[in-house]
Amino acid sequence: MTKLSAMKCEACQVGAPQVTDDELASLVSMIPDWAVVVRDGVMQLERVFKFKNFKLAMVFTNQLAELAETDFHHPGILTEWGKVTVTWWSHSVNGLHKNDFIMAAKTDELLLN
Ligand SMILES: C[C@H](O)[C@H](O)[C@H]1CNC2=NC(N)=NC(=O)C2=N1
Repeated sequence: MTKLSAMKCEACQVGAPQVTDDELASLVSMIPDWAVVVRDGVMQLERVFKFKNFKLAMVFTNQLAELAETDFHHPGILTEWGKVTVTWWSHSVNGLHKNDFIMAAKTDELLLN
């Protein structure tokens, strides 16, 4: 099976289906460092990345911005001194789409740079 980070996001149409419960269980197991959270009724993926200082947090933030623009799928980002909270969900489906799991896996790979 192709690993998530090697997959390409599909163009996400308004009204496209959210992941099913079975898909959710399977996909979540592939990104063990991420939590599933529900905010304002919207299911999202969230992970906090820790850094030594604000400058390194910003470097990661900018790498993530590049990734989002390349794949044209964008996260929520909270950048603070020493940490960056990244949240993925699909606005078009108002919840989780496979694209969000692909992008979470690609986010993790930014740490390998
Ligand atoms: C117009 C719409 O915002 C665009 O098609 C893209 C941009 N980036 C996106 N990012 C995310 N997370 N969800 C979307 O539905 C989405 N849509």
